[in-house]
Amino acid sequence: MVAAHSAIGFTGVGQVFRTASGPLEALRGVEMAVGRHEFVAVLGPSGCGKSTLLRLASGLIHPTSGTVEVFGHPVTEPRDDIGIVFQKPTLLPWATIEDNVVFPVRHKTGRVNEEDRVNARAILAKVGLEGFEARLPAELSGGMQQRVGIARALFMNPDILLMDEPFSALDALTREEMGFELLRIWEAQPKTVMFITHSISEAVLLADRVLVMSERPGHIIEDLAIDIARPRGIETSNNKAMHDYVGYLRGLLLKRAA
Ligand SMILES: Nc1ncnc2c1ncn2[C@@H]1O[C@H](COP(=O)(O)OP(=O)(O)OP(=O)(O)O)[C@@H](O)[C@H]1O
Repeated sequence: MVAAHSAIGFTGVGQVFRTASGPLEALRGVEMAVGRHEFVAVLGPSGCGKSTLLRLASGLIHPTSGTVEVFGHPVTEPRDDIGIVFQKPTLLPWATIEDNVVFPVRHKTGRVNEEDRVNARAILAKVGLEGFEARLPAELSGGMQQRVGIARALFMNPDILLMDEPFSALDALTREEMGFELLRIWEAQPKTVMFITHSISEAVLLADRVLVMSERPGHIIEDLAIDIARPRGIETSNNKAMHDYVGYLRGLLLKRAA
């Protein structure tokens, strides 16, 4: 049963894909809820269904069984109040960086005003892309393109932000900086975040709660509250509690893989 105040709720969710070699059961019996303005990270072995979970929450696909709800209503299609950052940014190659960021508003209303452009430039500056507004995606590195994808998702100030390994293309230092920037944005403009990552330390550093998935067919095997004070920053990485949480989760994931 999904709590009434949940932003995202999964009840008995199963997902079976049809493939050339027969049905593939990606998820089985997923039960989880993400509270409003909560930051939840999802960890799990490769291929366990993390991206599938996110695509279900976004309304891009529909579950084979069970229900997926957003703000208490079944998700039937992609919603304006959900922003998505994919593993690889899907940028329009012919449009400038700024035009890529304002694309959602153009798509929705058919026009872009000066205020939208000012907002887009402010968000681009936040993700470290000041001065690149007039460039084309091909002129930027992979990591920079990924930051454009993040800026585009933030631009609409969505209530829910779904992020699928958003920092995996970034170098280690930029990745850490982007994590802290995301926390600053999340604290300034509260939103519900579902964040998929392969990095245990990134999950613990950022999230209120870490969900761990089993191998395929994926379901939630651990739901761990991260009781570390906010705001979190560089000093949090040296925190004893942080090490304990990371150690526990590493042990859990390694034991499952053994
Ligand atoms: N559209 C699809 N059609 C067929 N099979 C799919 C489809 N989408 C996902 N799968 C399969 O479902 C399983 C779960 O995929 P998913 O991408 O959700 O895993 P993941 O945990 O995000 O993986 P990774 O950590 O490697 O990114 C995989 O076996 C994948 O091959």
